[in-house]
Amino acid sequence: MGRKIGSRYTAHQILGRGSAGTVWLGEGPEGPVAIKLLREDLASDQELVGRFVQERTALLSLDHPRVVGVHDLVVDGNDLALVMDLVRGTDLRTRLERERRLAPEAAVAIVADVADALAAAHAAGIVHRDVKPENVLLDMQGPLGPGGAHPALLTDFGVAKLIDSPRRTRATKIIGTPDYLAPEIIEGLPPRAAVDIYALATVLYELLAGFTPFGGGHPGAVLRRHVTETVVPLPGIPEELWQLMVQCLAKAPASRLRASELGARLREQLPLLAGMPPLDVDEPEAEPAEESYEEAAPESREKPPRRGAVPLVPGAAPADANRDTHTSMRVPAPDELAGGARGTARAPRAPGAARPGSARHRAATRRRRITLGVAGVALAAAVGVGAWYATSGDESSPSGPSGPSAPDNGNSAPPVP
Ligand SMILES: Nc1ncnc2c1ncn2[C@@H]1O[C@H](COP(=O)(O)OP(=O)(O)OP(=O)(O)O)[C@@H](O)[C@H]1O
Repeated sequence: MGRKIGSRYTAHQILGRGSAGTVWLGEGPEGPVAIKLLREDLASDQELVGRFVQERTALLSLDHPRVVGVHDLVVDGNDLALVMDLVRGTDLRTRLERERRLAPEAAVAIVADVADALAAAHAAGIVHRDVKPENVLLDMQGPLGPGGAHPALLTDFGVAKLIDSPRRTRATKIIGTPDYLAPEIIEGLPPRAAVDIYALATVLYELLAGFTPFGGGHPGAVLRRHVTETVVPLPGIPEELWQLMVQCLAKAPASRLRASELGARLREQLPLLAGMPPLDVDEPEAEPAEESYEEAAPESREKPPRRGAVPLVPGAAPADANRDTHTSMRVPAPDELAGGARGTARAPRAPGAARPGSARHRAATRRRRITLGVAGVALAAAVGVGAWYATSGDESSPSGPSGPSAPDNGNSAPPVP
């Protein structure tokens, strides 16, 4: 037995939870599927319903082996569900949490797969806008690739959008996950394909180092570092690979590689990386700002973060509020970016240097709390760079069924520059 979803699908078992709903292992007329079911209490939330429709719309125009395909959108009573390809495996965040750091060959092979997925999306005129390890699924039933990496697939196009039309020049709201946000988004420019490249290079850095280059501490500090700080080299990383990463983390979007080129260049590196162990990088020291932030959010200290909990959505149950996810913030003014939040790009500690007690656990906790913090800060109308959370403007909001940039079928979309 299972739960019926519309007339054609049955949901059997929970695979995971995201911010807006639950993903089920299900069965359809063509066999096993993954069914992403919007939470019932959110069915009246127009933005989230729009996000579901957006995901289906974006993916209708994409048919690529490295993109999780969408089969159907089911509307049945209170149920709104997205029926997707079933990926039997795990997400990249889970693997990273388990292994702490990946060997360069496996990390590069996974990221090259995602670059291929992005190349297809960009060619269809779609910017993903939320590239992060949570949105990369590893197909454990697929063939083993370089470094023992399983094929990686990009998913969660819920905030993806078609490239802005020319008349819409400046975004008023930031959509994304702070650690992976390209500087130009923070500066208010409309998201172009290069934002996905920046996010993907951040993911590669994270897979190799165990932490993101500009994350840590207050969310305002994270945003400011993206704009002002230079990425700190990882000890022991092959020079060519490092140069590739530096290019893709360039502040100027035009300096970054295109997705297709990034995929090809990464694959060229693979033979050189064969057999190389994970880099000997230790985590940066904990940010003092985090401690003071935690002081301001005692309720988040009481509950350890749970994977699968749900965050920044209106009406989310409090117990779900620890999940790291995309969020929306107001674009900060230039003077806000210039000062305020402290902190520098996180420099890896030298191997052998004193190691703070449970830094890894604290880093994972911090990553989640940063996002939660943005909401918390918004609610409290806190002062300074942390108060950027949006209460107005929706130029960059996910396009709902009637959103101005929602594609009808995506086929007419121009390639993304
Ligand atoms: N097509 C799929 N096949 C198998 N498992 C999936 C599939 N899609 C999602 N999952 C599982 O369900 C979990 C939740 O996915 P979902 O896309 O809803 O949320 P998320 O990306 O983790 O978070 P958010 O939506 O808040 O950004 C994933 O982490 C993954 O483990």
